[in-house]
Formats: sequence, structure tokens, C-alpha cells
Amino acid sequence: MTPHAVARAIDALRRGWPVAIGPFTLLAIETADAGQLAAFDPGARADVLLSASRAETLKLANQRDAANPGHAVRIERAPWLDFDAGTALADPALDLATPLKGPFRAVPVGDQAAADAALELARIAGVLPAFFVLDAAAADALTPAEIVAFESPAALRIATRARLPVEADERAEIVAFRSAEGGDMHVALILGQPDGHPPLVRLHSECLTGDVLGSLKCDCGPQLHAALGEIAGAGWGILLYLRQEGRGIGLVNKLRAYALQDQGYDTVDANTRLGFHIDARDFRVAARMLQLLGQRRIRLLTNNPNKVAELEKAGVEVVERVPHRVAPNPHNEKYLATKRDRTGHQL
Ligand SMILES: Nc1nc2c(ncn2[C@@H]2O[C@H](COP(=O)(O)OP(=O)(O)OP(=O)(O)O)[C@@H](O)[C@H]2O)c(=O)[nH]1
Ligand SMILES: [Zn+2]
Repeated sequence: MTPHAVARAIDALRRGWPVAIGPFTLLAIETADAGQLAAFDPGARADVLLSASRAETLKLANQRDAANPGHAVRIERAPWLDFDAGTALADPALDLATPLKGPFRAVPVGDQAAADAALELARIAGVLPAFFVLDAAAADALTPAEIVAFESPAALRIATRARLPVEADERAEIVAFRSAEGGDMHVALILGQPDGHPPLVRLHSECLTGDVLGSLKCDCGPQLHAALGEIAGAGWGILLYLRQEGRGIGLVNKLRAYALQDQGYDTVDANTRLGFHIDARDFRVAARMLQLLGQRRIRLLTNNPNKVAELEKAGVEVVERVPHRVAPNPHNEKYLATKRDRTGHQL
């Protein structure tokens, strides 16, 4: 089995096609439809696999696993649990519009590691962590270890580099990275000229709404532009643009988190309610990019102590943490306060 099999499974999840993991065959609820469910499960026997945090919302409080919202829970199939009911089960953003029926009964999951890996694969694919599940082992089923290994940045390489004049530095250089195993294409922007000092580095996680559309809900856009200015002003440094939209849950799931925030949940609870960790990013990829650029000692522009810790763990020495504050606006004040109070950002 190769990483290609994981890449194929991610593609299948996005298309609503079944995937096989451990002893299970699974159909992602978000991307399937009633016809695909009927073909997958003609006998209407498939149970539903959900995150523990979602199960908790369904009044299955005994399934709660505070340390791991991505822990998989298996819900017994009931006669009324058709495709539409499955969709309502999968998506917490629909709860107000579609009050849930029930009662729901949790049944033994079976292979817990394989079930947890299925939810993790959903996150990587950017779909809701909710499946119809059958106990039907396939010869080419993925193993949990293969899914974990897929996130490893070891296969990352520099694909190409080119001059990119930008507002902050007309002599900047852009470096594109690619992994032999597929995955996301990250880029680095090198500003200024190496001067013998550790570079000032910014790890910027993709935020389509903030970076491109000028969203006022977060601080990403202003942080991105301020970082380019600060790095250029510092002499030299590197901005890593990491394709970790929504702290690693993908654009669609982030926008679901926004829908939950419209209903009153904060950024932390919205993620958890969807069945994801508060921060699902893997910063090993940033360490690997810095290593490929020949940089093992850096100054890091961030308010997030976790970024420092994760880089250090991955072998990059952070000689200094440089705070990266931008002015709040009335729309993101609460978001910034939540980051300070609940995720340990030093604001
Ligand atoms: N899931 C989710 N992601 C969000 C939300 N708001 C912003 N993001 C994403 O969060 C990432 C930016 O992370 P932040 O937590 O704002 O900042 P940070 O990178 O941890 O810390 P700093 O280095 O101090 O800026 C981007 O990928 C955004 O798309 C939200 O409400 N929910
Ligand atoms: Zn943002």
C-alpha cells in the first residue's frame, strides 16, 4: 500500500464514493446523496459514524471525550434514519433549521483506531467527519498508520523558485514546494537579502476570507500584510504561506464554524461542535520548508506559543519570539479575546 491509496481515498471522500479503512467500508455523508447511499447500502443496515463531540450534542453525553473531539462514536441505524436524517446528523450548522429526531443509541464501534482514522481522513479531505459505515472488509482497505503517515512532510521538495517583486520588496523571491505524495502546495516568500543573522519568519495559515476578501471577522489579512512589511524592515526573512485554511479543517468546514458563530458559539466551541480539534494544523511542514531553505535558527513573528513549541520539536531553533499584533476592529474583538483567553495566544 502506498500514499497514493490515501490520496485516492481523499478524492473518493470528496466525490461521495465509498472508502475502505480497516474492517469498515464508509460513505461520507456530506458528499454522498440518497442514490449513492442506496447503492452503498441496499439493505439499509449501515450505522452512522460521528465524532464524540457531535454525539454529545445528540444527547449521548456518555460518549463525551473532552480531550479528543475527533474520537469516533457509532450510532445504531434506525428505520427513520434515511439520507436526509443522516445529513442533519452530520452537520451541526443545520441544527436550528432541522431539529433532530432521535432517540439515538450508541453501539460498540468495533475497530476504534480505524474509526478514528476515518474521521481524521475526513478532516484532511475537508469534509464533515460523519459517515454511513458497514462492517465489510475490503482487500485494499487503508490502515490508520497509512492515514497518519500521509501528513508527514518528509516527501516535501522545492519545486521551483522565481523572482517576485512585491510591494514590500521589489527583489523578493518566491519558492514553491511540492510533495511527491500530492497534498497541498505551500509557498515561501523570501524578502530582503541574507545578512548572517537568523531570518525573521512568519508562518501564515491560509485564510481565503481574510487574506483575499478583506474579512473583518479575523485578523489574518492585516497580519499578512503587516508581516511582509516587518520582515522587509528587519533586513531579511521568510513568509511561509501554509495551505492550512481554517486552522487545518478546510474552507467549507471553517465557513460552517462561522455559521455556528452566527448562532452564538465562539471560534473554539464551533470547531469542537463540528468534531474537530481547536487547532488541527501540523507545523512540521513549516519546519521542513525552513530546513529545505537551509534555515535552522530563526526569529518567529507570532503571538502563538504553540507555533514556537512545534517548530522547536521539529528541530528549528526559535532564538526569539517577536509579537505580531494588529489593531482589532469591532467584528474581530471577540475572536481575538477568545484566542487570548482560550487558546493561549499572547495578545
Ligand atoms: N476553524 C476556524 N479557523 C479560523 C477561524 N478564524 C480564523 N481561522 C483560521 O485561523 C488561521 C489563522 O490562525 P490564528 O489562530 O488567527 O492565528 P495563529 O496563526 O494561531 O497565531 P498568530 O501567529 O499569533 O497569528 C487561518 O487558517 C484562518 O483561516 C475560525 O473561526 N474557525
Ligand atoms: Zn482569517
